[in-house]
Amino acid sequence: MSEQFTRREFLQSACITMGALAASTTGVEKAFAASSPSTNTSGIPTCDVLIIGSGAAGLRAAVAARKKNPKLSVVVVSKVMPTRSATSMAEGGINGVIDFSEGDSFELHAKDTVKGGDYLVDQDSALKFATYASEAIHELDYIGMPFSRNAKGQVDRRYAGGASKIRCNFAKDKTGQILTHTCLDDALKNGVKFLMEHQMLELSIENGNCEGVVLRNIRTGDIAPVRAKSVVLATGGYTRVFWNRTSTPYIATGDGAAAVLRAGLAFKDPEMLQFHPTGVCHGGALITEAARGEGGILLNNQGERLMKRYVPNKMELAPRDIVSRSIETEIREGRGFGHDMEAYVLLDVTHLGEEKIMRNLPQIRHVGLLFENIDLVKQPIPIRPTAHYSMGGIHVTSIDTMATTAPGLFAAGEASCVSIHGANRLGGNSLCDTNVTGKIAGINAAEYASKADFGSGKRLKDLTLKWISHFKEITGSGKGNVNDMYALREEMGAANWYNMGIFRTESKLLALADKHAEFQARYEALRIPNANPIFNTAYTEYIELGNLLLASRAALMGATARKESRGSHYREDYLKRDDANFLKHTMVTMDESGKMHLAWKDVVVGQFKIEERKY
Ligand SMILES: Cc1cc2nc3c(=O)[nH]c(=O)nc-3n(C[C@H](O)[C@H](O)[C@H](O)COP(=O)(O)OP(=O)(O)OC[C@H]3O[C@@H](n4cnc5c(N)ncnc54)[C@H](O)[C@@H]3O)c2cc1C
Repeated sequence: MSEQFTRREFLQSACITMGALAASTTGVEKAFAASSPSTNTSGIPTCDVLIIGSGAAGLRAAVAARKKNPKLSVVVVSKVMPTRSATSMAEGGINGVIDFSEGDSFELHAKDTVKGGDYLVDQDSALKFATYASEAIHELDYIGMPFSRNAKGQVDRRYAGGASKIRCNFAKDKTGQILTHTCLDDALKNGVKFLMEHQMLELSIENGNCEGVVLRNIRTGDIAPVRAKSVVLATGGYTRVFWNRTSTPYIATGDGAAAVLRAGLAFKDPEMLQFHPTGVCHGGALITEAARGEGGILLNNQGERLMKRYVPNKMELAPRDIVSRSIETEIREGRGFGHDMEAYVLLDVTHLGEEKIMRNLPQIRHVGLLFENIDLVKQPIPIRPTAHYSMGGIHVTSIDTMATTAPGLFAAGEASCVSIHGANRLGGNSLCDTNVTGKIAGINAAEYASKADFGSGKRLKDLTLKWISHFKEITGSGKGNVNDMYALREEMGAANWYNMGIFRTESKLLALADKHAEFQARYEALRIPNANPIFNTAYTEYIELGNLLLASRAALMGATARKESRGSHYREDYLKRDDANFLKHTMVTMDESGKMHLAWKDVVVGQFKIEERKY
């Protein structure tokens, strides 16, 4: 690349507009173009493989699709730039066995994953995942990811919670940011095109097949369909259901899960939401598990290492669900500091020394200064659990394809659920999930697109017109107050946190159901006073809030039906895990009237014996 040609210019050259997508002109499309001036094209824009999401899952899917068939047009759509996804925020590292000299193996990685997930893991998925995870690390290394290196020049590794061996590969504590840049470079190099600042509003499933999506250009407000032979949903998680106490980015609004619900497909294990032990006290931004992996300790108000009371064998490196409950129990029993939402315990890394912190954990020092005004080189930092990860997601039928039940539709990364993480994800297992499942989804989407034809576009047309009218209806009256929307979002987050958070009971869940009904009614009555389509961020957030309310309802349905405690789903009224009745996935669907239904699907059990989870 010429020195005059900057990276920004390179990225800009890969960014296209919907009008630049090849437009075919069948009768239906001509009629549609005439009826919808906002498509700006003579027909419906098309591409072969359309990927929604520019986190690691979307980027790896795009590259894999291009490599599988370089003749295919592959387009990545995203609400935000790739550097603003959850992937970019990942800190601690990416799991994958690359050193077998100390007895580690793919089987051990899979076993830890199954146990960590409290046996709600499909064991066939976990075994393949562990094998491909190792390959993913080598691939990232090969395409130039600047991992931290040990004295021998090998990719450096640290312990992550719930791991029996050291296999969390890292790049300082900025693994996600560095991975994002590496994967973005690779996507640009492989001819992937980008539609940035476009919001997927809806999926179109016609006669059971996926035929494309309705997109909204956030900058211009244009709402238009894009037909694709195959679509990959890599839209991330839905942890923003706990709006004001989460470590995740603002884009984590469950748009993919909500789209599949509206399309009549299944949302699997929605109640399985992870709480990470160490969010900063104010707001919940993350202090990575790597802080404990490097030797950080958790202290209560007696100055005791609190984990001694709960998991003396693993201490701070027990799985996240257990550490989070331990911290909350300390706070409940009066051994924490502060009160209410400001209650906390301490994470102490001071004994690691400045040199080690600056070498391996520089970002969390920055986070500590930014959010708590505390230099954790010099003093312990107040922390409390924060909502962090969605184990539940779009149901895919097999890790071999990452296909959903609708032909032409695939899912990957945190948006998907192929049951690798079960009821509790292990630290470091998500970044490799995005690489593994993204690649598989991309290959299979490309294979499908190489043989399939475009759908008719009829339903896509109807849906697009519906959304154009929707924008007018919600914004056209000049009435409403955006503050009502923001207040509703805050209330939803708090209600979900208190009633469906770390400790759940029947009575709290039933009370939450009433709240959800009230929230839904208030949502439907909301209006946005600004009718200007250009950068109407209030409308963007309005759509996201609708998706969060759907995801909240689905999660509540699963949490109420699952009368047991398993992993991050902890029912104080059913303290024990109940394999006889609940070694099953919850499968939530929604009918056209908006009513949700629940079914069960057996967990795939393999070589790992189902037993009590002990550490
Ligand atoms: C602070 C933090 C630290 C973490 N640390 C680690 C770690 O150390 N190790 C680890 O393994 N995991 C870690 N994780 C988890 C991990 O980063 C994520 O689970 C993973 O990166 C998710 O990747 P993804 O590609 O599936 O989704 P994301 O990276 O969340 O990307 C989702 C994409 O979908 C797009 N999108 C969503 N909805 C729409 C829509 N309607 N229209 C268009 N585009 C849409 C978004 O714009 C975004 O580009 C961490 C997470 C956080 C938040």
